[in-house]
Amino acid sequence: MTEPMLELKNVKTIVNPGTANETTILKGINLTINDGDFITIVGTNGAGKSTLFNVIGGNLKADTGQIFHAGADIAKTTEEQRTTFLARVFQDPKLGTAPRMTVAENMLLASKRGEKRHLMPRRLKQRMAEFTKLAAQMNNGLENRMTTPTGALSGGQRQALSFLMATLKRPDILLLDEHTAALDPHTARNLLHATNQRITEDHLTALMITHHMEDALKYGNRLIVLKDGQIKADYNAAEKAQLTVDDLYAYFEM
Ligand SMILES: Nc1ncnc2c1ncn2[C@@H]1O[C@H](COP(=O)(O)OP(=O)(O)OP(=O)(O)O)[C@@H](O)[C@H]1O
Repeated sequence: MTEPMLELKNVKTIVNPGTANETTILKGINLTINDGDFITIVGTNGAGKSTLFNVIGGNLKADTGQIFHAGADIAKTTEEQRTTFLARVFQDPKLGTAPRMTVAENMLLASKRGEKRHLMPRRLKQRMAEFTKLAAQMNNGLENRMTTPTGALSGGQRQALSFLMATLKRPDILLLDEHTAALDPHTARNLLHATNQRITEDHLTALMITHHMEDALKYGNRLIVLKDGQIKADYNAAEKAQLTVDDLYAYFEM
């Protein structure tokens, strides 16, 4: 039997330990993610969604519990070490790209994720056609701005680039942290569509946090409800297909 892509066992995180402000954020998370799972995650503000991503991404250490990637214990590995198999897209379009570098240069950098910088060949010209083709798949004119510094892009183009960079060198695990939340509805829809296409076609393993219940239901093969640092529900594809937006809203009213 193959190992799960990612496994969290009784993960707890405590902030401000030993002080009057000591708070347990994640309260014993058990989660098994299989190869090809596309999981949407919903939950109230402060439920612990971003903290869960921080623990998976390695920017926050779990205080108790275990984390395994393909069967290997990764609890002690750093955020940088995890970039060899994990990529994340944030809500803020300013994060994830280097503003003075062009679109193409950012893509070249992303294609070398996890490799030592000094080994990076300067082969931008050879890869331009490939990068331009990928950019065109985002359906927002990014392919016409390949030599533009990313700081001059629209928020939507910049997020599309962040997504492309995260997926260019196929990650084992892709974390999407409300990556369309800062975009206008049309641009957000466009990026979500492209996101879904890429994840589905490339059979990526992905987790996507969203506050849009319709999107949580529409995309992915699994849906998780996080509340007060705990997983309150974990629906498989068949169960998810029966869920309604009102069913999900009920979790926010309790
Ligand atoms: N470093 C920290 N120190 C103190 N409290 C923290 C820290 N990080 C997170 N928290 C608290 O932990 C709780 C969970 O935060 P988190 O950002 O994970 O929630 P979230 O579900 O992503 O919320 P949102 O939907 O608002 O983004 C919040 O109450 C937050 O204030």
